Amino acid sequence: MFLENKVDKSEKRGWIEVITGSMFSGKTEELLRRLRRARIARQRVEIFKPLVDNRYSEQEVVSHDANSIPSTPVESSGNILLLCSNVDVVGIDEAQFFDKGLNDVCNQLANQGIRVIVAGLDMDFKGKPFGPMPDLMASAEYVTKVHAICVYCGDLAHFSLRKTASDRLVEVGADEAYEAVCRHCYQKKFMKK
Ligand SMILES: Nc1ncnc2c1ncn2[C@@H]1O[C@H](COP(=O)(O)OP(=O)(O)O)[C@@H](O)[C@H]1O
Ligand SMILES: Cc1cn([C@H]2C[C@H](O)[C@@H](COP(=O)(O)O)O2)c(=O)[nH]c1=O
Ligand SMILES: [Zn+2]
Repeated sequence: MFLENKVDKSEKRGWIEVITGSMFSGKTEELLRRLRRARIARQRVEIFKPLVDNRYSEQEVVSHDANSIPSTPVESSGNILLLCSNVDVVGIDEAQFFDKGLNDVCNQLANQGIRVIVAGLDMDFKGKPFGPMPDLMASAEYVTKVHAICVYCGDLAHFSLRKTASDRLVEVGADEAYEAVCRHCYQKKFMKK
């Protein structure tokens, strides 16, 4: 379980945390947990998500278990910088959908003394690194890799298998369009397509 750094009230020090893994692995649940704890500690929290993520809600960050928290949908990573005055903690969900500038934005925020918590998919449905996630994982002080359960064999799942015929990188969806699978089952199912 991830435990926060102690907050030093005399000197504001920032850092970057990344929560990553396949779909259904609990990234959003873990992001919500950390953000709620920050609020309990009376820290000023701002939460962002990309405009394209309208899966469960336009405005909120929502987990597959229907837990939610209000957020600000933004079109590009640059908007986040403009909306972050007077904050202690910034949370960003579905980071894989942002532009490559997100890594620079997160570093600028952390350098200003802000704790930045980013959640996103490490890989797309083809098993390739997704958007700004590899750069963020390199920059982050803390990377937490979470796992779903393979719907075929019950092992730890590491891949997001797309069930539809679409070849587009971005296809917003949930269990009607994706399933969490382990490496073994991904090889069998994806290669068969
Ligand atoms: N194959 C699966 N493995 C694990 N959890 C699953 C699976 N399918 C659905 N879930 C549900 O998804 C929840 C995690 O949701 P969420 O935090 O939104 O995941 P993520 O953001 O990583 O997609 C779990 O607590 C569980 O109830
Ligand atoms: C693998 C993959 C996923 N997506 C989309 C599908 C969902 O809308 C999000 C991931 O959400 P989650 O919170 O991690 O469950 O990403 C996509 O557009 N392209 C892909 O290859
Ligand atoms: Zn499996």
